[in-house]
This record gives sequence, C-alpha cells and structure tokens, in this order.
Amino acid sequence: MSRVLRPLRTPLGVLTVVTLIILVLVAVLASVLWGDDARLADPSRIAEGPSDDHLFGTDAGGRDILLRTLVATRLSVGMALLATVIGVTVGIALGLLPQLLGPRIARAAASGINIAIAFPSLLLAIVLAVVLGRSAFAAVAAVAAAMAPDFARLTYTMSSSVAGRDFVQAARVLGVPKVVVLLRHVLPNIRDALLVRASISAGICLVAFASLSFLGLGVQAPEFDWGRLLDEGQSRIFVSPASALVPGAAIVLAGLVFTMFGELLAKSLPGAGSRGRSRAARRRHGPLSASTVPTPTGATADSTDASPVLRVRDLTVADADGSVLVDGLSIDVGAGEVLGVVGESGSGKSLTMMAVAGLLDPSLDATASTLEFDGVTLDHAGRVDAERMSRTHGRHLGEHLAVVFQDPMSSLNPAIRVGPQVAEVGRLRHGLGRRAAAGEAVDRLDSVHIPDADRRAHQYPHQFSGGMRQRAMIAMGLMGSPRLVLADEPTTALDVTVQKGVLGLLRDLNREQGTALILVSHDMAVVAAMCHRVMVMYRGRAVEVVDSDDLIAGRVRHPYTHALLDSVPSMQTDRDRPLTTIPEDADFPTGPVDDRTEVTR
Ligand SMILES: Nc1ncnc2c1ncn2[C@@H]1O[C@H](COP(=O)(O)OP(=O)(O)OP(=O)(O)O)[C@@H](O)[C@H]1O
Repeated sequence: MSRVLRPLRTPLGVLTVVTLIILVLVAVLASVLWGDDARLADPSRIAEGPSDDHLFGTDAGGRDILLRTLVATRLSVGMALLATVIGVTVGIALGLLPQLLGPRIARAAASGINIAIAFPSLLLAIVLAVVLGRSAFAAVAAVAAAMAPDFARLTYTMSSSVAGRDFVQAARVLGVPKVVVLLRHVLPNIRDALLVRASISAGICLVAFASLSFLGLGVQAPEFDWGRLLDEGQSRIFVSPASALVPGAAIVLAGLVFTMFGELLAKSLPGAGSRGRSRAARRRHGPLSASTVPTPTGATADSTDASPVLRVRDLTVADADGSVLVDGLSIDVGAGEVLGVVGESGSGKSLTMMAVAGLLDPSLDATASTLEFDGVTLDHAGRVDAERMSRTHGRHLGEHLAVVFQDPMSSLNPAIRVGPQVAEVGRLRHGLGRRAAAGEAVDRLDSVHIPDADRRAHQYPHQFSGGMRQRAMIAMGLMGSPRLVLADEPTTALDVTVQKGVLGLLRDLNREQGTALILVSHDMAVVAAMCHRVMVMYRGRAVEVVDSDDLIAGRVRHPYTHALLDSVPSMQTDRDRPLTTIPEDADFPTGPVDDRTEVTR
C-alpha cells in the first residue's frame, strides 16, 4: 500500500491530486451555482472587457466568460470521460477478439486493427463527426470510434504476450474456456497499462472535443463546451483576448491534469510486467516407456502396460515453412511409469509435449497416426489440432493431465492469489462452490508440503519461493485425478536444495497414485535416478530409448547417447583436463539404433 501511495507524497503527486479534486468540484458544482448566470444573455453588457463584475469580460451575449468556462467544465470533461470509457471498452474488446478466433480470422482481425490505426485519429474523428451529424452524441461516438483502434492494438499486443505465458497455457490445459482465460488470466495482467493509457487518452479526448466543437461539429447551441467557447471567442481574440484564452487555458489545464494523473497511476501501479516476468518459452516433454522397438521412423518409447496412458505413433510437427521439427516420434507410457526425455536443446522435446497437451502453437502443423491419452483418441483424421483437442477433450485433459512448467514464476498467474488459482480446477471440473473449492485447494497445498497452507493460499505467487510455486503447480494438478504428469524441466529454475523436494513430490505422486510421469531434463543424474526408461532425442527424432539401469551402466548404442554420457563429469573425471563437450558442429546419425547395432560402451 505504501508503494502505491508513495508517488502521491511527491510535489507532483500532491499537485495532481489537488488539481484533480478542483476539476471534479468545478465540474459538479459550477452548473448548479452559476448555470443560470452563464446562460442568461445581458444585452446591456455585450462584449465588455475585464471589469470588477466580470473578471475576464463578457461575450457577444453579455455573459460572463469565466462563469461560462467554469460551467462548460461538466459537459467538456463528461464527454471526454464518456468517449474514453466507450473507446477503451470497444478497443479492449476488439483487441481481445483475435485471441478468441481461429488463427486465420485472428490474423485478419489483427490486420484490420493495424489498418484502422494507420488513420490519424483526430482526422478520423472529424470525418466520423461529419458523417454522424452535428451533435454532442455524434462527437462522443466519433471520438470513441477514433480512439478504439489505438486501444485495440495495445490490448492485442499485450494480451498476445501474456497469452504465451505458462500460467495461461496451464489454464488451457485445465480446459478453462477461452473467454474465462482472457477475463481471468490475461486481462488482469494488462489492466494497469491500459488504465494508465486510458487516463492519458482522456486528456487527448478533451482536446479532440475542443477541436470538433471549434470546427462547429461538436456541441451545438444553446449548449456549450470549451471548444464551442473557443470557437465563439476566436473571432474577437484581438479585441478581447480573454474570450478565447480562458476556455483555451481550461482545455490545456484539464488535459494536463488527466495526463499527470496517468503518469501518477503509472508510478503507483506495479504494472503487469513487474508482477510476472514474461517467458515466451514453453517446454514440456517426455514420457516413460518400457521397451525399445525400433520403427522405420524412430525409436519408440514403448510401454509394457497393456493399456498405456499415453500412446503416440508417428508424431510429426512442422513449422509454417515446412521444416520438420519433430519427426515421426512414437511413445507409449503406462500407468505408474516414469519416462525421461533428454536431448540437445532444440531437439523437439518441448514440442512433443506441447502436442500431447494440446498446446501447440497454431502456426505449427502436427500430424500423428495415433495420439491416444487415457483411452481417448485426441488426433483427428491424423491431424493434431490443438484447437479441436481443447474444444472436444478439454474436460478430459483438464481432469487427468497435469503439466508442470519449467519457470515457476511464469507458471502461476501473478495477478491472482495462489489459493483461488489452485481452486479453479475444483470449481471448473468438479462444480464445487467457491468455499468448498477453496477448502480443497488448501488441502492440496498442504499435501504438497506448503507450510501454513491456509495462510499461504491467500498470498500472491510473488510471495512464494520458487520451490513453493512449483509445489503449488503440482497441487493444482492434484485437484483433478491426474493419470499423466508432463514435467518440463521442472527443477531447472530452482536452487539445488529445493530440487530434491519437488522431484520427490513427483516421484511420490507416481508411486502412490500410479500416475505416469514424463520428465524432461538436461540433468542425466536426475533422469537416471527418477526414470524407468529414457528417451534420447536428437534433431527431432527419438534416436534411442534405454532402461535407466543401462544408461547408468553406459550400455547405450547410439553415438549421440554416448556423447551425452561422455559429457557428464563423474568422480573418475580427470580434473586436470577440460570437461568433454559435444561440439556444436557434431553430426550424429539421426536414425534410431536397432538390435544389430553393437553396444560399444
Ligand atoms: N512456435 C514455433 N514455431 C516455429 N518453430 C518452433 C516453434 N516452437 C519451437 N520451434 C522450434 O522447434 C525446435 C524444437 O523446439 P523445442 O522447444 O521442442 O526444443 P527443446 O528440445 O525443448 O529445447 P530445450 O531443451 O532448449 O527446451 C527448435 O528448433 C525451435 O526453434
């Protein structure tokens, strides 16, 4: 709270607040106190200069210029605020729209917004005001319409960036409807920047209205706003400068107040960016398997379980240019199994997991001859369509599939307290009431060893440590009945002292509830200790799947797996020589090992 109030204690903050209060008081009271005087013409005092009775003189109707300017505050400020509210609301709705539509329509909508924003907004407002007719209502509609594209662009850009964060992906895995994701997870994280921009825009609106009225397009007689007063006064500016200068000064001052208020808001609000660091990356990976069955396209992480939890055949992911990023991958993971996935950076581990979770970027093209999760076929005529998966199987995936992302800071929505985030699954999936879901969330937080879970549930993610955030993510998965957990480098961002706790939690879940686990990691020691089998990926292909015992003993066959093992230091490593690394230009075969391949290690 003190952080929010700190900017108010600066001289600029005090000045802004005081002037804002004065502006509001004038807008509310001036019409009541001086409305009649400001409207009543006095033919005996037409176009007088400054005097004791009239500080800044009178206008062509003999009315006090100062009083008319004060009385015009309500209409001028009111119209600016109304247009801002309408423009911002419409702009935000338009800016969020592409997130709700399919990729093609979204691109078209985004292009439409870009084209609209290319028009100078004041020019657009003038054109619209002419088209809509001369009235205050038309002016409000015109200024709001001219402002909307700007906000649509801002909203679209910011929401696109937030939509890439892990906590939004996590919400999608849970099957949260798109509109709810936008309102609950995206909008709160861009709200602050929009608020600041809106208050600054209100000042700009004020000038736009003055311009319209000055051109005779806005408020019509007998009503008057500052722009109209300026228009009336400009013809007499050389005889009676105050007639134009007073309303002109009011426009400038009020515009300044709004702008200063916007600046003050910017300093007071923490801002979406500071609440949660953006991480565009998504990584999730690998599964557990049982036997290595070389296939024509790649090694298969194959489960011995008669009815695997996850069954993937010939998964291929290509980008828009046709480059193949994941090439013919086949995986089986059975209940209670842990499959490790290792491989060089960029080998396609995350994309594989994204495809399984239905979180693939729409720009990517994915196909599979089989993609079954927990007895449900997820692919559609060979196409892995994330949109369709979420629509058709969102509920099933949300209940039985849990994802633990790499970066615990970006996995949780920074704008929502941890308890309600964990409780969301209970409310969405199990139809629990707010109170019941909150109670269950506390139980789950407790079960993942969050100390003082009741109190912690009321805290925001930034008040949690990294390890606690990962535990909270796991607690979220436990709100359903997960049959499979995809853990994408879940401990990479954590201190080593915390890693053990998080991995232990995943292992307990696997052992006690028979939950299958796919663990992506670069840490060979972790993989060897945690997993039954390990799938080695290289350039988009599974080149080898090996029992972890064999991995530990070095009984591997593919040259890339050898190279991976050679790069792991051991107690026997010669400390006087540089550690072995895999050269960047190394070119290993991308085909899978088969039974004829000699075990050379
Ligand atoms: N949305 C996308 N559009 C185009 N290419 C992509 C996209 N996402 C990932 N890629 C590319 O696909 C390849 C595999 O990416 P992926 O994230 O699966 O790698 P990874 O094995 O998980 O790497 P790391 O270990 O560094 O996380 C990379 O070359 C990456 O640049």
